[in-house]
Amino acid sequence: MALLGGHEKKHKVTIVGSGNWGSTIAKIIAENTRANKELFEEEVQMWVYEEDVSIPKTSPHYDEAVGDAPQKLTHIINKYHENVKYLPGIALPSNIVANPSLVDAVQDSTILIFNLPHQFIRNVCDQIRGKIVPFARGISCIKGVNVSDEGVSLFSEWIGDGLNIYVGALSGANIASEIAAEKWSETTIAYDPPPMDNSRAPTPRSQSPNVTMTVTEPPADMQHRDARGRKSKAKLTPVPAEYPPLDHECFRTLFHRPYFHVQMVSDVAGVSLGGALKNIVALAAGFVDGRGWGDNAKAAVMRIGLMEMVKFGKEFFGETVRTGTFTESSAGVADLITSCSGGRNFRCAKKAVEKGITVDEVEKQDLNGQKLQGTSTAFEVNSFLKARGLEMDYPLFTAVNSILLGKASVDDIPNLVSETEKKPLSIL
Ligand SMILES: NC(=O)C1=CN([C@@H]2O[C@H](COP(=O)(O)OP(=O)(O)OC[C@H]3O[C@@H](n4cnc5c(N)ncnc54)[C@H](O)[C@@H]3O)[C@@H](O)[C@H]2O)C=CC1
Ligand SMILES: O=C(CO)COP(=O)(O)O
Repeated sequence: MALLGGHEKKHKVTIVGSGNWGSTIAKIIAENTRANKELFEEEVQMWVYEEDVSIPKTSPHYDEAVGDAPQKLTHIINKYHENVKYLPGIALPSNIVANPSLVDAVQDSTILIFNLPHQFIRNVCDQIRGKIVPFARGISCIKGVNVSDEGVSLFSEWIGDGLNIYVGALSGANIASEIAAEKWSETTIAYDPPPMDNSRAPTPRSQSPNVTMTVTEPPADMQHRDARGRKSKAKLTPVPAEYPPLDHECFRTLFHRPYFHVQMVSDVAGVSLGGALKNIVALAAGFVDGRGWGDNAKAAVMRIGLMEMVKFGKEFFGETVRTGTFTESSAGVADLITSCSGGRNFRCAKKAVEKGITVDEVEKQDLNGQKLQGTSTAFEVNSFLKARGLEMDYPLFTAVNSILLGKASVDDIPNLVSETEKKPLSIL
């Protein structure tokens, strides 16, 4: 029987990750699958890295009979519809199912949303390779870049190549706690669908509609190209015609809420790099603020940081990266501003300078298991630049890494970035 949208099957969605942002995105998606039952299965799977958690006495879910005894986080989420550890105080829709089994959570899902700290993604992909629907499509909400001996790559593409699926990227000025409280914000989703998916018109019935279908090779001219314009390593399987097309319209419907406005674009590299690199700049903003230098110094590091972000994109991802993604979209300058105002990287760097301790120590003391991405991104980007003799071309990124390693102090920042005054970077 054909469904309302003219398609016989609906998309099933899994969120891979359940931290502060993972749980917030799960909330948004579960609200939208409930509101668009003709396109999506209402139930949303959320993979939870299982841990034992005690419900604090201050929580309305505290049970005298259980007391402080640790309980499984998945049990707590499914019983009380709240992630008391990573998103406390926010009611989650009851159609979210917290699942401790990664393989079970992704099984049969045609849309996979990757939303976890970037240091854990490799292990996750290793576990699900070959166990997902071959024609699944993904969105990465991860803010970080993948640096290996071969060079630097986007997590969206690295996940896609590893799992043999197409993966786009979501990034924006998106402090999770504000969005979870339904305060208005914008985001950018970059999705550059393979030509085989890029159609709204229903195509004739496929012979192989379900997950056990034979993996078919796309025609050579349908081979997807990556963000650098090279042929993608992933051999994509077309989405069967029984399903609604997985295009901009479908992803906008899945993510857009009255309090979370979505702009769809095609610049996956620009969106991903904006989200990753602004975390290095946010650490710099925290350092100068913690030093008591005020708003002028913060504006200076934001300006220089933005220039280095665009330069990095152009230098290593080529002209396919749009300068406008950095200067006009939520994933660019807006994310830079919000992250340098109230993000975790900013706050931890600021406190580290104020208390005279390391950023890692503040992260452990203050974040209750949440993870900073800026410290590891600063290190990874630096090792990539150093291997190419390019550290001095990115003086702010390099200064942040040197401060994190204790090789420079915040007082050194003005001198370290002064080269940019003699030879200004231009993004035009
Ligand atoms: N929190 C925020 O405001 C925003 C975060 N992001 C990005 O979203 C991504 C995910 O961040 P959050 O959800 O905030 O995570 P988080 O900072 O809350 O991290 C904790 C998560 O990591 C999981 N975890 C701990 N050890 C693990 C392991 N060994 N294997 C797998 N998972 C493990 C925990 O269960 C928990 O779900 C990051 O790249 C972050 O930069 C993007 C926009 C906003
Ligand atoms: O990405 C974010 C806001 O858009 C959150 O940044 P932090 O990880 O520094 O909190």
